Amino acid sequence: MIEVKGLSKFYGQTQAVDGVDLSIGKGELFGLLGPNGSGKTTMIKMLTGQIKPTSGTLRVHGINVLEDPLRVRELVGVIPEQETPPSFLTAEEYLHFVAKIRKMEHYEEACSKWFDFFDFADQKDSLCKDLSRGTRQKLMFAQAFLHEPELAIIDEPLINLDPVMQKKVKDFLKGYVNNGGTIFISTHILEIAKEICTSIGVIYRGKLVYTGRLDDPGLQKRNFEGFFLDLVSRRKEISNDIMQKPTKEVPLPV
Ligand SMILES: Nc1ncnc2c1ncn2[C@@H]1O[C@H](COP(=O)(O)OP(=O)(O)OP(=O)(O)O)[C@@H](O)[C@H]1O
Repeated sequence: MIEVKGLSKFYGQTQAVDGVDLSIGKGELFGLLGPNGSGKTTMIKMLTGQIKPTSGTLRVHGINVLEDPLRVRELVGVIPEQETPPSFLTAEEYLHFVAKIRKMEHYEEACSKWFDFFDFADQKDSLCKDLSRGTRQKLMFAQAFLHEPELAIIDEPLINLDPVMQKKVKDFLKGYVNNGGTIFISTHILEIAKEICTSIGVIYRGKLVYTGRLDDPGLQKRNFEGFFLDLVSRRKEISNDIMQKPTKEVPLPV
């Protein structure tokens, strides 16, 4: 579903993503983990054709994103970071608008289902600008899954949601992949990844420093938070080390 090779991105002098290779198959719930500023959002922006990589190739749904970013956006459900629905539409108008762009037929029922799922049907006639942050996030979630995409890419899926809604969304995401969907999320909340993901990647200073399955016995045996912190903090030492001895091989933490 996602094939990335040698992907790099510079913003001016800042290298946000550095030579990432990544392959994610159908039916995976993949979590991209990393500390603040490690390159997660930049990865998502490149995967969804919002920005162009400096170098490397990427195919999403079998489509070369650089050649046909619009086709990728047609097929894939996306929740970009901190994106909010347009302030001048009501919640329902917004979902109807998205459904029309997605060329859906008989979309009223599909939209109503989402208002019921997130328990905010009473606010469907409110202008988006008057919705709470959490409710706007619910709406963003609904627009991403309205056309039941085979692949959804979500930056921080549970941001702004209360614990009840978080549980609903986590169950929904798990069910979605069990039914054959594929989901890519980014998060810096380890608990979320541990609870719902089937596989993870850890990005640190733009480099993908770990990928593996959550059910990997080696990972299962370890304290997940400790593993992540080791990976990231040991990398800090390693990168200092590299600066002193540039030829040294970089071992992955075990
Ligand atoms: N538009 C931009 N112009 C310049 N630098 C940028 C831009 N966007 C991101 N960066 C830089 O690229 C690096 C990676 O940022 P990115 O937003 O991808 O990280 P992130 O892992 O999503 O962080 P967070 O968890 O804090 O959202 C950071 O050093 C950031 O400052």
